[in-house]
Amino acid sequence: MPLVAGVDSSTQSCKVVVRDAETGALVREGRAPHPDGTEVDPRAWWDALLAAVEAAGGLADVAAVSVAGQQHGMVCLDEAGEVVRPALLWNDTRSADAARDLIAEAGGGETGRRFWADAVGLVPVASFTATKLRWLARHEPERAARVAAVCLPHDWLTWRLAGAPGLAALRTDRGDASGTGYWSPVTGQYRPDLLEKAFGRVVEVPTVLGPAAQAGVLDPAVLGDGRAVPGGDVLLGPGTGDNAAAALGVGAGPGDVVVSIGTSGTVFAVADTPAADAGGAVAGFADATGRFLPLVCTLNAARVLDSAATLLGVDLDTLSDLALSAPPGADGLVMVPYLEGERTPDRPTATGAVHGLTLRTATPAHLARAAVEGMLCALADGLDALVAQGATVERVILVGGGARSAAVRRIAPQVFGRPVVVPPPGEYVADGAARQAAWVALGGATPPDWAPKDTEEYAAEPVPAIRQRYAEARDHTLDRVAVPGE
Ligand SMILES: Nc1ncnc2c1ncn2[C@@H]1O[C@H](COP(=O)(O)OP(=O)(O)O)[C@@H](O)[C@H]1O
Ligand SMILES: O=C(CO)[C@@H](O)[C@H](O)COP(=O)(O)O
Repeated sequence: MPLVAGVDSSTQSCKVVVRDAETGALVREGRAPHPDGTEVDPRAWWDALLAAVEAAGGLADVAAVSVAGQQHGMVCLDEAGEVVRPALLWNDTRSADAARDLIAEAGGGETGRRFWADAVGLVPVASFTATKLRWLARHEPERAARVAAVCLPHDWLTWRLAGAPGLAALRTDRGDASGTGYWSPVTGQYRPDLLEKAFGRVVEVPTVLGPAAQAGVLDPAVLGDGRAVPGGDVLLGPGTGDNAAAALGVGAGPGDVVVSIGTSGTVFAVADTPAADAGGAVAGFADATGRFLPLVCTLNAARVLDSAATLLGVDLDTLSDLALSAPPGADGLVMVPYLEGERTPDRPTATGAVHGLTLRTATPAHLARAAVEGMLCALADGLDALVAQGATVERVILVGGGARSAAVRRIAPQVFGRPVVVPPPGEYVADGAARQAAWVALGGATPPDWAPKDTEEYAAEPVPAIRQRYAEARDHTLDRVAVPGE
């Protein structure tokens, strides 16, 4: 019974699962929190990974481990492999002007957007690594001058697990490389010209591995107690971005659209052909199996619910009960959920708003319902964008921390206009990473078949009025004001 481990180093926490490589049965798991903020010292992720590994009973008995991580975060290393500055995360919007500049320099407007979509499958927005590099070059030239290599959160963690053996040993995979803005999912090659356009010069980038290739072996010393690994080397998988890992974790197939409600809200499908949406809503990522992963991402998902609960002074279960006690459409109360600005639509400086307040709608239940509906409406817009790019939707699979909310599960079919299926609460990103590790350990042309999860289906009469009202409200927002210390 070989064991494998999967790591999910996501925005809010690090989770580790240890599973049976052949059956996928869960053997043990652990987790540790990440610091808040959109700028984080990668060493905090390393500490969390070690803590989560320890909570999961260690890695000494596993055959292979793979790391999945939040996408796009800019991890800059100097010649000695030291971190140059805290990483800017996918939800850090300070590079919004840099994104606009990169589009303008490629011809501007539709021409500039089409250039980027055709070149690397995505139109620059603040989330993508290329725009963060441009921001660094412009705003912190001294730090920029020290950068010898740039990689992503999961690349850096995999490299640390290998013992940080020099910059040339950095490895990544197609899924995460496709979120940088300087790697083409169509050709499978880096675009050093675009890296240079963004940063002013070319620096070392990780080698892009195939889906089940080995990224190295675990350095036993990183486990801290110098213990020898009994069955020989622990193999390191290539890892991938967290959304590509979730697709692998839920076993998404043709006709499946996954909606993940974590810190980000994502809507994505596994596809045989790459997407190149010059409109910019759909990012044409690669997946973790050799195919593609067209994906829409919002910056505001589970934390909209967290914030609504804080605002109302209740816990998340009570928020859910409150939301379900209000009528569909919340009698016209609408929350536009741009609490962190927004990426889809591209409104990095926008703030959230509540519209439709009356004496009748000024209740905790209405506000709770409006928060759930507003968050889901933004994702429903994403689902439409995915369909417009050719996705077929036979099944919508709901995952992520937000899917633990009964209100989300029950209101989603009203907003999406179709049933949703929900696998049991679990860590599907870490599971996907573990499945990749099993593929690396066992070999074969495809990932091992693990038993499909029992899913629960939630169906409800669609309520189109919810989205109509949201469409009236979503463009009415104020911009962020500067807050000292923010
Ligand atoms: N029962 C629940 N109802 C609503 N939200 C929940 C519930 N349980 C967890 N969450 C939320 O899920 C989020 C974490 O989800 P997760 O998918 O782990 O995020 P990430 O991968 O971005 O770190 C948190 O914001 C948390 O409050
Ligand atoms: O930026 C994206 C996808 O393009 C995000 O989905 C990040 O990958 C963060 O994921 P979570 O931590 O929210 O799961």
